[in-house]
Amino acid sequence: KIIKFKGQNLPPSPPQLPFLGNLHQLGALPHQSFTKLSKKYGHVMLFKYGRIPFVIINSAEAAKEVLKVHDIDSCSRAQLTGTGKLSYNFVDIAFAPYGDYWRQIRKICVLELFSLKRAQSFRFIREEEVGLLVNSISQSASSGTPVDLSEKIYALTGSIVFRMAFGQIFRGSGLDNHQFEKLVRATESVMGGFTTEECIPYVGWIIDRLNGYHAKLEKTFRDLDAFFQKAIDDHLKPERAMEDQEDIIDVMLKIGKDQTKSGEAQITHDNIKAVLMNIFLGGVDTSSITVIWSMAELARNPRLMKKAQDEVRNCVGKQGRVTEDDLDQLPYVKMIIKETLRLHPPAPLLLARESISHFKVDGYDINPKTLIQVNVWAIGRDPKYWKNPEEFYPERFMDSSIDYKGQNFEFLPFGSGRRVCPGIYLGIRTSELALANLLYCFDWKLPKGMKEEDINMEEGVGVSLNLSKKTALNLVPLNYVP
Ligand code: HEM
Repeated sequence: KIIKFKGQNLPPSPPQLPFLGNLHQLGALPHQSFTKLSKKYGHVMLFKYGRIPFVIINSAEAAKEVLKVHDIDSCSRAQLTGTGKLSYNFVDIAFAPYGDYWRQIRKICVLELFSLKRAQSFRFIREEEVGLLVNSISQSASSGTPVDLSEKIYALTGSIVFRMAFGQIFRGSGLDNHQFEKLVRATESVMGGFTTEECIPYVGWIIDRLNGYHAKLEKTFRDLDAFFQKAIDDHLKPERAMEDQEDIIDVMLKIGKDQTKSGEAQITHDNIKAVLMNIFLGGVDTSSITVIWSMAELARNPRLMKKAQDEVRNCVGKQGRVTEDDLDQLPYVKMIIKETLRLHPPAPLLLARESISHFKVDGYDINPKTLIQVNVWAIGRDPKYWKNPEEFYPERFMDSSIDYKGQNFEFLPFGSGRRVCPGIYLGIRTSELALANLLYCFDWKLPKGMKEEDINMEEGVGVSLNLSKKTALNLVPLNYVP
């Protein structure tokens, strides 16, 4: 039973089953189930995942109350088995509960790792890796065969984050980014959600043992830890100092060393590993999903594709590649990325927050230790805020001040408030640069016999719980000669 204190007005709940609570109503795509249920139960709903109380927010007004008015009351995270293990007992940013530790690490990372200056220092990595992607697609373009864009784009964002984090050290050492990609996938699958025991005590413990969850979690942790440790050890070798380009491990080791000198709280190796884990889980899939959905939407809509290509080609001329200097002259490309994030937010329910103290939303009581999810997918498609919401129409952002930085509550792909994504600039830059180059360098045709309306736009929630396109996007590239 949901605990209700005397006189409280709790949000409405759909009927619950014993032990399971509302688990049976979530379906494979919970954000869609919540959207349907909110038509009946309202914009603020209370659910139970087994024994865990969950509030789902489905309107911009209620989202503002949670993320802005009551940001401080609601900005913690639940301490779960999977996230605890892989975050070295919550010494990361994304899963650390609210408190002094989180404030400190978030501040350090925002100033040192996610600053504009740092993000710009990685510009050459983004440009080089996008160049390699274009070269590899060019080969298919000369043979007229379809390319699996989903796979190529995931490999691109994976390589970019890999090089930002580790530098070049693994090149040729046998430990490469493709091997690491597999490890990231395995991590995502055990990180995902709750263990059965967290939802259903006692019985759940047996289920977790039988299905091997704990063994898989331990193995993934060991593999990931060994990889990170090797990367750190390599960075500590004296010859490393010769390399001029600082990567994320260099920066964090340096902060740790400076702090030891000044006697402040230290950044330990566990901190570094936990933050690296966040950067991989937060940065790879999200950016690649954005580019894949953008390309799928444009392939379905040749008018928009042509308009975008004209913009990029007119701006870039015969230069051969789009560089980051060009991006500010590409307003339509920017609008396409925004429109993609409105219809296909990679994290449709953000990352669950946990309430710290009691507060009210829309007149309903929210008790401490309640998990809160904001359904930004539903809000981005709500006709109350968006005209023809189901239509992919980038022009809606023309002459509009609405952006994704967390101040417009009808559009929150990166969240808002204290926990807002610190990687916005990195994610957007990577997505815009990749998309602009795909539009500039190639014309895109559908595989033989396929029509625009045949492109499968179904959503799938992959192992990472991010909202991806269910099936791979295959398109035929033709080389464009400027
Ligand atoms: C299109 C790309 C991206 C999207 C859509 C995205 C989305 C999000 C969302 C929705 C959250 C949760 C916000 C909340 O709890 O309210 C988040 C948190 C986070 N993201 Fe991103 N993200 C992207 C790219 C990145 C990149 C490139 C990085 C790092 C390199 C990154 C690192 C993080 C971290 C560390 C957090 C946790 C922040 C905290 O809890 O304090 N993200 N992101």
